[in-house]
Order: sequence, then C-alpha cells, then structure tokens
Amino acid sequence: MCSDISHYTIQQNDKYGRYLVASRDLDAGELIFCDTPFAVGPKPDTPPLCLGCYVPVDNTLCSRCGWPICSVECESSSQHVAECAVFATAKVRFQPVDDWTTCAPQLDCITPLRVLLAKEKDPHRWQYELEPMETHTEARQKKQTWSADQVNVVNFLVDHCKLGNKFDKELVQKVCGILEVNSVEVPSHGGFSIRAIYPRLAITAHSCVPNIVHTVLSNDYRVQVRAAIPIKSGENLYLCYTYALSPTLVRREFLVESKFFYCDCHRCADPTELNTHLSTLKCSKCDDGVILPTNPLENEAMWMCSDKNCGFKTSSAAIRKMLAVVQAETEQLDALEPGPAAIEQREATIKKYKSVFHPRHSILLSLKHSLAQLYGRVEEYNIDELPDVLLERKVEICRLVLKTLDVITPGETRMRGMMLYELHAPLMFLARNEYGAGLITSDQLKEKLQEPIKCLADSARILQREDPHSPEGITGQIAQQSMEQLIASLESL
Ligand SMILES: C[S@@+](CC[C@H](N)C(=O)[O-])C[C@H]1O[C@@H](n2cnc3c(N)ncnc32)[C@H](O)[C@@H]1O
Repeated sequence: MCSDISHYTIQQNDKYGRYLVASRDLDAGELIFCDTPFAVGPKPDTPPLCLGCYVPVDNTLCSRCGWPICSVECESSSQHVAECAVFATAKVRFQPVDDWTTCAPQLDCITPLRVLLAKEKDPHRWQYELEPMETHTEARQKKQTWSADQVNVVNFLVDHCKLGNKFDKELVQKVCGILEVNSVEVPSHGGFSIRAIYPRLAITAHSCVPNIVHTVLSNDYRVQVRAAIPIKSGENLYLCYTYALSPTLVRREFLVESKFFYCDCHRCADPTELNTHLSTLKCSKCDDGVILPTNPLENEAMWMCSDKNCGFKTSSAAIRKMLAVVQAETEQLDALEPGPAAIEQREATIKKYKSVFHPRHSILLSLKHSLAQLYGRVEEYNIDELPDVLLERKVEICRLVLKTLDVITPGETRMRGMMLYELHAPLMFLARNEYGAGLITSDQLKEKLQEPIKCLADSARILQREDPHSPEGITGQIAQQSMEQLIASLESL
C-alpha cells in the first residue's frame, strides 16, 4: 500500500527549517511516500471556476448558496458542501461580475475556508501537520498581499460570513500564510490550475536542481513522490518550488517574493547556470563575448561581457527590464490557437531575438519547447507531411531541450517523458524517408529505429506513473502502444 511507504526522515537546521532526508538508497523512479491533501481549492487571482470540479464557469451558481458551480452533481460534491452551508447560513452570495474570464478576488477566501473547516473536522491532524508550518508572518506583513488577504479573506470570513465565533482573525491570517508558503499548484481533473496543501510534501526543501518529482492522482488529489534520480541514504530530498526553465533572476525573485528566502543553490550561484546558459545574453558590442552576471547571488550586481578586451557592462535593472519586455511579447504567443501561425510566429520571434540571447536562453528555450510540441501536430505541419528539413528542426529542438533538462531537472521527470515522446516521431519518419528513397538498407533502417524505440520505452516508463486520465498519462499509454507497434513492424522488415 502506498500509505505504508515512507523512505525519509524529517530533519531541521537553521537554513531550511524542517526538511526531508532519504532514509535509504533510492533508485530513479522509486516511490518515496504518498501524501493526502489537507485541503484543495482555487489559487489566488483565479477567474470564477466551479467549486466542485474547477472548470471555468459563466454565470452558473449553486442553487443553495449562490457561489460558482457548474452542475447539480458539483453542488453536492464533498469539497463544496461544507462551505455551501457556511455561505447559505450567512446569506453571503457570490457578487455578480461583468467579465467571467477575469480574476475574481471573491474566490480568494475559498481555500483558506476549506483549511479552517478541515481543522474543525480534524483538529488532531491540524495540530500535527499544519500548525507547525512556516508562515513568515513578519515578512508577509510588509507585503501588499497581507492587506489584500485581510480584506478578501480575513474580514470577509470573520465579519461578513459570521465565522468569528469559530475562528479569530489571527488564525485566518495564519492560514493565509500557511497556504502562501506551503501550498503547491496542481492540475484539476479538467486540467485547470488550482492549489493543494500536502503536509509531508510541504516539508521538502527547495533546490533549482531538484531530485524528486511528484504526481497528482486526479481522483482524490493524492500525491505520489518519487526519486527522479538515484538518491543515496542521508541525502536531502529537494523539490523545485518554481518553474525550472526560468532564468536565475526570475526564479530568485519569485522565491523571495512568495517563499521568503534567497536561493543560493549551486545552479543559482553559477553565472552560466551550470553551462545551460538559461540566463546568458549575447554581447552587442563584440562578436565573441556573452554577457553574464558578475555575481548571480547579488540581485543588483553588474552584468559584464565575458571577453576581457570588450569589457561591456550593464546593470541588472536594465537586464530585468529587457527580460520583462520580451517575456510579455512571448506570452502573447501563448494565446494563439495551435495552428500554423503558432509555429510561424514563434519561429519569427526566435529569429528576431537570435542576436540578443544565447540559443539556450530561457526565453528562446521556452519558445523551442512549445515548437517541439507543435511541429507534427497542427494543420499544414502534420508529422506525415513535414519535409525532412522540418523533421530535422523538430529533432534539433527536442535534443536542445533535453540537453538542458539533463542538467536542471535530471532524471525521470514529466517534461523529459513528454520531450522523448516528441523526439521519437521525427526520428522515425526521417529513417523511413531515407529507406523509402533507397538511401539505406533494411538493416540500416532497423539500426536507425533503435533510437525512437528507446525514446518510446523511456517515455512510456516515465509517463505511465502519471494519472491515466492526465495528458501525460495518456501520452504514456500511447508511447507504450507505439513502441510495441514499432518493434512488431521491424520484425516484418
Ligand atoms: C514549503 S516550506 C518548507 C518546510 C519548512 N522548512 C518548515 O519547516 O515547515 C518553505 C520554507 O522553507 C524554507 N526553505 C526551503 N528551501 C529553502 C532553501 N533552499 N533555502 C532557504 N530556505 C529554504 C524557507 O523558509 C521557505 O519559506
């Protein structure tokens, strides 16, 4: 049984507070522990979504309490009934909004309320699992989110929803802090992003080069935590709290803003990000140099050209501003429907910034990561109609992304599983095209198909650990079937 597995111990030091350590040697992919959420619910700043299944809703409300709900089944779902009674008793309804696609701060109270109601139901679990969590109260008090939480969550629940006889304002702020510091983003059943708080997973320390992965099982939001790489007994377990492909400036800013610490992991400390060059710019003043931070652990440190003869310098503020502008431009591409324009506009943006960024800079790599998933899958660019030159482009970008993943998220991760799946198809088509053109023999074709078979085998092994209804879990099953078909087709050659 999953709940019997716990290959870790809890330790504590001045730097991390509590953290998890492997209690025995672990193989890549091995289960370390499972965890059950204390509460699940919307993230802050979410547009109205169903409080049962979390799909976006448009003016459909619960017949009992008047809060967003998509269907009769969701009205009586276990996650909604307790809060439904609170709102119905206090006669506090969701206030109509003009635009159902923009953020509704009214929903910010839902997850804290669910934590409070779960505390009431299981005070023992609260006492041992949530109460000891870090809240960084002093640092939070200085932030804007503290005063926003005071209005949208604390005063709303205690005064408006008349819960003051059960929960005091200090407790509600503490719950907001617990959620901000310790909750993780998870995909809902419908694929929309929500948050959950897992008592054991939350103890894991952060590193920008993590050694564990976690998988959320969609039926009850239980999480399985596995070793991504072989881990020795006594080694710390590290989760990555931020988006792994972001550059150091962006990751460190996120961590200090929302998790209240300055990351000093070996990736953050290295100007080249362990030679991945996710932060590296090209020098505009000379031909050979690249621009790197002089001290990446010092936010305000200058950035300088690596060519001593050039000596070009610029401030980190200028770099941050430039990144924000380009990031905003590339984010607009995410709004494009998957289709030929989504490919062509990304390729055009890569070309536009080719002389500004290193080819593996975070911004270009993220565009390439999207392209790896688009080539072969959209109209005019279906895999069986791609010319060799575009099949080779897909191979090149998949390999480039995998090369970076090897360093920053080594081992058996979802992103690697998905990228290996993407890589198998162009490799297979290129080999078949060569054979079809009479350029290679059937033995050489068999030889060339070994790499796509290996990609599919690795992809299937990694992704079949995911929830079978998630996009990754489904890809895992397809990878397994495709591998079996490909092996069978070799036998008939
Ligand atoms: C999700 S909690 C982790 C558990 C926490 N240490 C505890 O004792 O409850 C996140 C907090 O742990 C600390 N932490 C985690 N990783 C860290 C790191 N790499 N460097 C410094 N502090 C870290 C920070 O205080 C951060 O806000």
